[in-house]
Amino acid sequence: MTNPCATHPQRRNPLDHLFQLGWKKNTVLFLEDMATEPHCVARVISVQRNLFLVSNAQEEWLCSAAGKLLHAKNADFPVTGDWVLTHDKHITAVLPRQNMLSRGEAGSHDRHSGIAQKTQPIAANLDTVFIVSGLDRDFNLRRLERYLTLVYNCGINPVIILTKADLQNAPENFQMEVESIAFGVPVILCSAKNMQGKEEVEQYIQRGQTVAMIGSSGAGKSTLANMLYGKDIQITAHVSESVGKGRHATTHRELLKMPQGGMLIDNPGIREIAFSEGGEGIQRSFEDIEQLAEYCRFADCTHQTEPGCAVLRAVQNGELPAERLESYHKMQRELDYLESRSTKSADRIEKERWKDVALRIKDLKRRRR
Ligand SMILES: Nc1nc2c(ncn2[C@@H]2O[C@H](COP(=O)(O)OP(=O)(O)OP(=O)(O)O)[C@@H](O)[C@H]2O)c(=O)[nH]1
Ligand SMILES: [Zn+2]
Repeated sequence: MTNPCATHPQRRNPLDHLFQLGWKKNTVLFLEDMATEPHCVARVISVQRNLFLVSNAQEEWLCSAAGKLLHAKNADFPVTGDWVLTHDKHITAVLPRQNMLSRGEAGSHDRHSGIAQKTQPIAANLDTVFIVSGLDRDFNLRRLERYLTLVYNCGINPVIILTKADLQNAPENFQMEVESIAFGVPVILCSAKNMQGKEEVEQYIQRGQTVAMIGSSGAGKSTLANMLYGKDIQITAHVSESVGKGRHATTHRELLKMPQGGMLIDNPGIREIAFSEGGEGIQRSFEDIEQLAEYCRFADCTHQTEPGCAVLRAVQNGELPAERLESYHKMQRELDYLESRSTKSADRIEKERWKDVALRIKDLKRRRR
């Protein structure tokens, strides 16, 4: 295969086909007049060390990252779900991200605080994150709280999927229990045994939507993906194309095009849930505590030892489980720490990214003249 962009040079709206891959109208801007350029826009389907499988909805091809990106800081390295500019089988720029699901890297924890020191990006540009939890030994409200906060912190909408509903006589009780800690978050009961929940879940994977799944190993993510897909998903992409010095590569597909029209990202199980950045997540996942806090005597009450604390009173009355408050305090400590550590806001990173993309396009146009 030669230049994949050269195949469709005369399209009326050259980015039309990208909508199938989840391209959003509001991210088009000045990129629309560029698809006839040798740089073209593609989405990252999977990442394997420094090899990227990308797609423009018509073709898939392998790219390596331009040197500049390879040496860039962690945050600039292309991840699954990223929109990128490619040129001669090189990714030259990562387009600004709508959002990024990331977490603290396993094994990078500070010995004293227990807080992750490094961020591990999981996926970019998501509309929804499915938090998958099995109704077996995997079920754990405190863990779900952490997942919710993690997803909210990244500015993405969570949906909780309780799999293996067939293992319980009254799965609705679990659903209600989860609803009581996840205010306004859809909680869907699913079973691969009898296709329960399939239609409810399908509304989130319609055309243009991108969804990632997170949950512990064995939670039932792959089984759920297969149920939605209708058959076992073939995740190995045999891209028989020479890369670099005549190397042929086989890679995994992480971003899956679903028959419902949307894209689903399956990631290796997240066994450890550490936060990677400060954000508003905790206020949203602990709305009950936030509401109670309005009645605390002091506006800056930390709900630990203060007199007149409405939150502590609720624990004493049995209205609020003590473990939930404990979980809140623990997350608050982690997030406070991260906030104090972050030096550069996400906004600034995205602004710089736009500048970089604009420069790259300008440079390209100049060279063509
Ligand atoms: N009874 C029942 N078992 C299920 C259901 N869904 C998944 N399982 C079983 O749970 C086990 C784990 O399911 P997987 O889909 O492999 O879990 P996973 O989340 O993809 O696990 P990782 O790949 O390790 O992240 C398998 O033995 C499945 O057969 C279900 O709806 N009902
Ligand atoms: Zn208080």
